[in-house]
Amino acid sequence: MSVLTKICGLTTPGALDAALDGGADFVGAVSFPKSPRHLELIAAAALFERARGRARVVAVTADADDALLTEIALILRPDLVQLHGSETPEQAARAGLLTGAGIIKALPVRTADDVASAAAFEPVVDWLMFDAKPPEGAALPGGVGAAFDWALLAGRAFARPWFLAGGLSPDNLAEAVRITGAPAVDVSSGVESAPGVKDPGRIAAFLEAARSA
Ligand SMILES: O=C(O)c1ccccc1NCC(=O)[C@H](O)[C@H](O)COP(=O)(O)O
Repeated sequence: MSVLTKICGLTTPGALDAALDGGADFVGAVSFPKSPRHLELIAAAALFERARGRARVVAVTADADDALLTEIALILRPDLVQLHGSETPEQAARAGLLTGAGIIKALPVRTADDVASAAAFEPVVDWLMFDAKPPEGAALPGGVGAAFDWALLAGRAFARPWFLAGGLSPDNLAEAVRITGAPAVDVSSGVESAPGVKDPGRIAAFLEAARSA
């Protein structure tokens, strides 16, 4: 069995090519100015043009207002928009209408109740993403390299396809998929050599691990 893969926070042609050549199914551009992975939309549009038709392009943002969502749709033209903030189901539905893109809703997980919050989003989004709740005071809502208790997802079924995210790496991917049964996985920090600096070798290793997971 193999899982679908998303490599997030790509900022350079070399890293994006490593993801595309390694067979990533989704590639993510972060639009969140506090992030070391942030790209201006015009730069992201130029960079991600090479991904069209090879992988699905995901615009990753958090608590974006209508104006930013509209700019993302017009300039980057992503296949999917990933909402990684505290968006409500109503806001997620609105984001889908505004952008015309598919919606991934990221849910911060620490407890079983956090997993249960997926139910409210299932009718209005295309994908769910279960990611670790960032540590108290963290500057970013995602991309912090923290994992949660994967057993919370064991044996669970959802009405939408879903990603497992949070602290994944080439070394722990197989175990994470074995425990959770995730159909898709997402990674950022675990394929970096420093915050925001993707390592093409680790991207290749992650994608190889996903093929045999
Ligand atoms: O990665 C960021 O900098 C980021 C900033 C703002 C919102 C979301 C962000 N990343 C979301 C992702 O999809 C990450 O890949 C996900 O949180 C997993 O990150 P990691 O634990 O570092 O693998």
